[in-house]
Amino acid sequence: MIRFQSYLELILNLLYIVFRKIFHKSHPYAKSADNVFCQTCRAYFDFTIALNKCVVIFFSKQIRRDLGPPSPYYIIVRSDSEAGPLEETNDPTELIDDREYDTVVASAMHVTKRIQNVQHVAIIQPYIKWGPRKSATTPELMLQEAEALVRSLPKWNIELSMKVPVETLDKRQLFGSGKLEELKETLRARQEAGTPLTCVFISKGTLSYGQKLTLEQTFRLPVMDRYSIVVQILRLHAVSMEAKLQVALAELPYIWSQVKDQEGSSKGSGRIFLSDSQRQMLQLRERKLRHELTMIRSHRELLRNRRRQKNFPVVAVVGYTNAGKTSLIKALTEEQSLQPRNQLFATLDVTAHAGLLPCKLEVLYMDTVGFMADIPTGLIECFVVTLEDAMLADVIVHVQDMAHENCTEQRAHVERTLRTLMRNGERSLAPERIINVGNKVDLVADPTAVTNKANESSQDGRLHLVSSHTLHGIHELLLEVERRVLQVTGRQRMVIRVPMGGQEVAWLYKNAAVTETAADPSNSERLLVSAVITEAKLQQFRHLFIRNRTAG
Ligand SMILES: Nc1nc2c(ncn2[C@@H]2O[C@H](COP(=O)(O)OP(=O)(O)OP(=O)(O)O)[C@@H](O)[C@H]2O)c(=O)[nH]1
Ligand SMILES: [Mg+2]
Repeated sequence: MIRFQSYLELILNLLYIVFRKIFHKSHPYAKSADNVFCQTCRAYFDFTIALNKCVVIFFSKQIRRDLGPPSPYYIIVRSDSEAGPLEETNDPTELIDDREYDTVVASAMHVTKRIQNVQHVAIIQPYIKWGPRKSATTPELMLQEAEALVRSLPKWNIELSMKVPVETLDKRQLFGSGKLEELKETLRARQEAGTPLTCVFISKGTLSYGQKLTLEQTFRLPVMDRYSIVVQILRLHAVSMEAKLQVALAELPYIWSQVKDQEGSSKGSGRIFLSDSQRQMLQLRERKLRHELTMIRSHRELLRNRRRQKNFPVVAVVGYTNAGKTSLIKALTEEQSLQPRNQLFATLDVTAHAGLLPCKLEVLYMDTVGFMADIPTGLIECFVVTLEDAMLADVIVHVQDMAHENCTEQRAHVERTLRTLMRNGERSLAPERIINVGNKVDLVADPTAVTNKANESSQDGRLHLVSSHTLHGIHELLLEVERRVLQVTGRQRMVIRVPMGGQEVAWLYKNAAVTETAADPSNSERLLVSAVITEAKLQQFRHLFIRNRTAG
C-alpha cells in the first residue's frame, strides 16, 4: 500500500496530475473519484481520506507494475463537496445484512449476529477506590448493574463476577501487572475447575484498543466493555427498521475509536486492522445510515405535525432503564398489547399509546428508550432522534424504581440527561411539565420513609407513589396528569349551555373534548355540554356563536 509520507510528496503528485492533464488527457486507467474498483486494471485502487476532506485515490504497486510506465502514482483528487449524489439505499435491510461489515464489527467489538448462542461470561467491575473520580455509586451496585446487563442477553451465563479497585480507568494498562497476573490465575483456575469461559466483560464504558489488547493477550479470551455489551442488547431488542439503523450507527464511533487507538499505539497490529477498502466501506455505510435516518426523522416530523393538528396532548414517559415505563403506560391506558420485560433496554422504539384522562380527554402516552449511567454519549446520541419526540411532549412523567437500591443516583442521572437534551431542544424543562413517579412501591417495605427521603432530594416537586402491578396510586396519578395537561396546554374544563339541535354541539364535538351532555333542567330547549377546551378554541366559539347570537 502506498501512503504519502509528506506534504511535499503530495504536492509533487498534484503537479504530476497537472502534467498528465496537459500531456495525457485521457488515460484509460484514470477513472473518476468514487470509482473504487477498476475492472479494466483487474486490480484494486487503494484509497484513503486525506487532508481536508480530499478523497485521494491512487494505484497500488501491483497496478503500477501492470501499467508499465515509470510514473509514480495516478492520483485523482476531488473535494467531498463535489461528490455526486449519495447512492440511494432503496432497501435499508442491506445495511443491516452486510457480511463485509459483520466481519469488521465482530473483530472490533466481538458483537455477533449469533447473539442467541450460549456464552459463559466472567464479569470484572473496576472501580476507583478514592479521589475526585470515585463514583457516587458503590462498587457492589455497579457490579449488580453489570450483571443485569449480561442477564438481559438470553443464554449468557454469569460464571464469575469480581470487583477490582484501580487507581484510574484511563491508564494504558487498566490493571497493574500484579493484579493482572492475579486475575489471569483466577480465570485459569476457574477454567481448570471445569467452568467454561467464553468471554470476559470488563464493566467500563469503553476500553481503549491498548487496554483491550493487553487483557485479551493475558486472558486468552475475547474481552468486551459496556459499550459492546449494550450494543449487543440493543441489536437483540431492535425491532423496527429505525431502531436497527440507529443501533448500526451507534456501532461506528466505537469502531473508529478503536482504529484510532490502534494507529496511535505502538503495540502490535493486525487484530482489527482495516484495509483501505474496509475504511471506505465504513465511511459509505455511515453516510447511508445518516441519510436513511434523516428520512425517518422527516417522517417523524410529519407524524408529529399531524398529531399537533389533531390537538392531542402528549405525555412522554421517561426514566432509567427497567424502571417500569412500559408497565406504567399499560396501567394508565389499560392497553393489553404492551409487554413489559425484566430486561435492560427492552424498549427501543418510541411508541404512542392513547389513554383517557378522568375528564375523558384523550391523551397520547409516549413510551421511550431507558437511560443508563456510564454509557458513552456516542451510543445515546443515536437515540436522541427518538427522544426528540418525548422532549416536545406537553408533560413528562419521570418514572423511578423505588425498589432499586440505587434509585437516587438513577434519578439524578436521568435529570442530568434530560437537562442536556432540553438544552438542544425547543422547549424548556419547566417544573410544571415534570411529574415524578415512584414506581414498584409494592416491593418496598416502608414506602413513606422512601418517599420522604426522595422528596427531600427532589428538585421538581413531590413524588407520586404507584405500583404498576397492583395499580396502587394509578387513579391519583391520572388526576395529576390531567391537572398538568390542562395547565400546560391552557385547556379548561367547562360546562357550556347550547341550543338543543344547534350547530354549536357539532362544533364542540369537532373542536373540543366533549366529556358529557345533559338536558338543561331549567330550560328544555337547551343542552349542557361538559367539555375540555383550549383558550383559543373558546375564543373561536365565542366569536362564532355567542357574538353572532348577540348581534342577531
Ligand atoms: N413488582 C413490580 N414490578 C414492576 C412494576 N412495574 C414494572 N415492574 C417490572 O419491572 C420490569 C421492567 O418493567 P418495564 O415496564 O419493561 O420497564 P421499562 O422502564 O419499560 O424498561 P426498558 O424499556 O427496558 O427501559 C418488568 O419485569 C416489570 O414486570 C411494579 O410496579 N411492581
Ligand atoms: Mg420499556
